[in-house]
Amino acid sequence: MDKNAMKKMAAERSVDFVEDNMILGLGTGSTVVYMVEALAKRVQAEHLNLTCVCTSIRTEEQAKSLGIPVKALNDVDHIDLTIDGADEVDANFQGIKGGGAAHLFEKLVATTSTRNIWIVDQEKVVDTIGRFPLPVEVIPFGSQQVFNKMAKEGLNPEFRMTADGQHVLTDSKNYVIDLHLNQVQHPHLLASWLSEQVGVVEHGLFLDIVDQVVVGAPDGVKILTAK
Ligand SMILES: O=C[C@H](O)[C@H](O)[C@H](O)COP(=O)(O)O
Repeated sequence: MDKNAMKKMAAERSVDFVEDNMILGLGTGSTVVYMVEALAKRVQAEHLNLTCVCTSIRTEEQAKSLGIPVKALNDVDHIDLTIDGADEVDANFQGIKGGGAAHLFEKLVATTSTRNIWIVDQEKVVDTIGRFPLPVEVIPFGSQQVFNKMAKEGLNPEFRMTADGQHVLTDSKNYVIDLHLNQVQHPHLLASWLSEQVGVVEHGLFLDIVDQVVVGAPDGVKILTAK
């Protein structure tokens, strides 16, 4: 089955968890695009009264264009539920995000949210995270020094570049360094090391954050719940 079809299945199922009057976090990425479309249909059909907080300019533009009410993270006092995509998730519900360079805003919204649901296709459910390059957002100033430290640590860093050779910029105008690790055996240790590095704004290890994962698979949608 096509990967996008599996993403769409998971995305469409996930909006069943949305209830009237919720303050809802909306993630970022190709799976979230399907979710926002499905959410807009529910909002319209059921006249749901929702307040949505977006994790990127892209998602905000899509939500607004479909008539979904949007507020800034600073303007809400809590978030009931956030639905987001992910790049990888393991059996312990530890994950990697940031393939779309949105992990800083995503982590802020996720850690404000009472509940977090991820929507993925089955290929993203892995035994050990790390095959997907781990994104790290860094400020441009001195980023080469941060890169060098990562290289010395054996983390195989690579600046994320556009096709025409420019640095990919996050919504905060920072750079992204992708770490080619193959596998992350000790995610909490790596997360601590990365957080300690001056110049690192946020890394894409999302540890102990997600509550449920909605997985699109050829034989249907599976809902995994954290122990
Ligand atoms: O920065 C982007 C996000 O973390 C996405 O949620 C993640 O990369 C998954 O994206 P997609 O749904 O496009 O595979």
